[in-house]
Amino acid sequence: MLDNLSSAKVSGGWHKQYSHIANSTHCTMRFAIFLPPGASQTNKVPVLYWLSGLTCTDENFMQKAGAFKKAAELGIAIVAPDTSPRGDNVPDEDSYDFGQGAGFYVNATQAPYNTHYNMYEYVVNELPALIEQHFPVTDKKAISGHSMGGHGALMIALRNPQNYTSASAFSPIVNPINCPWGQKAFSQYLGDDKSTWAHYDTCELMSQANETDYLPMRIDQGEADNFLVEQLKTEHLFMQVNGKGYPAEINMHAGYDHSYFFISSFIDEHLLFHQSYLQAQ
Ligand SMILES: CC(=O)Oc1ccc2c(C)cc(=O)oc2c1
Repeated sequence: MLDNLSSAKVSGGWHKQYSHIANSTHCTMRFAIFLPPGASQTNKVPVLYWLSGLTCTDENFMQKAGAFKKAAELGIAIVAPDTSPRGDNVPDEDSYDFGQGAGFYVNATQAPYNTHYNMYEYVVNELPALIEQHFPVTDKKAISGHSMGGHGALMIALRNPQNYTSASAFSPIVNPINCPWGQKAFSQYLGDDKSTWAHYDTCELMSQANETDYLPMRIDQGEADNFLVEQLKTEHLFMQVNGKGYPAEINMHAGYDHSYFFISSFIDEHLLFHQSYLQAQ
């Protein structure tokens, strides 16, 4: 059962927000969807899933990325979930990088987080099934995201290459097991056994990927991003991509920071990148 929270016409299509009770996170979840003009039961469209970063909700990308005009032109729906479970019964911490707004797209194994913090299951399985049941979309999916959401998008694509045509990210956390944000989140969501952390780490997953599972990827990173050296560690991804010959294009951009100014500058290129794979076959 979906509750429609808002509807607005934009770029000839529709932006809508919904809430629903989710089985995976045991709480009410919100998501936003953009449906391009002409999407209907007789003209189903593919979907780009967008995963947002720390402190964000279903709203940041939709309001700030400037993606609607190009998505409308290309006939791509966009679905943006929230970044964590939320609510009075959901364990939280008074910090921007852990708890509500910082689910890290894992299935938590540690109490008290393991009841609600199952964003991996929500994004990989529950949400796409719901979207395909209720909206005029095909089962063709691409995935993208920013920062913590860039980690989520690349990690989920590497673990489920059969589900997606392509993956991309802006300013992703590519090696969370080796950076302070990831270590803080994974130690509390997943516990002390670091072998379980590797299942959620893009660099680790890429190092183990079989060539038959390779997926086209595009990563864009600002060189003036204050988080680049300590948290994002793009150079670790460069090493994996070059070592394996993984089909990932990494573009560095002089002067750009970690903000949505950067995302809005290159979102059209990401949509065109995904379109070329979503339309194939
Ligand atoms: C709207 C916006 O700017 O979102 C935003 C700001 C900062 C961050 C940081 C520092 C990390 C992250 O994962 O996401 C993120 C998103």
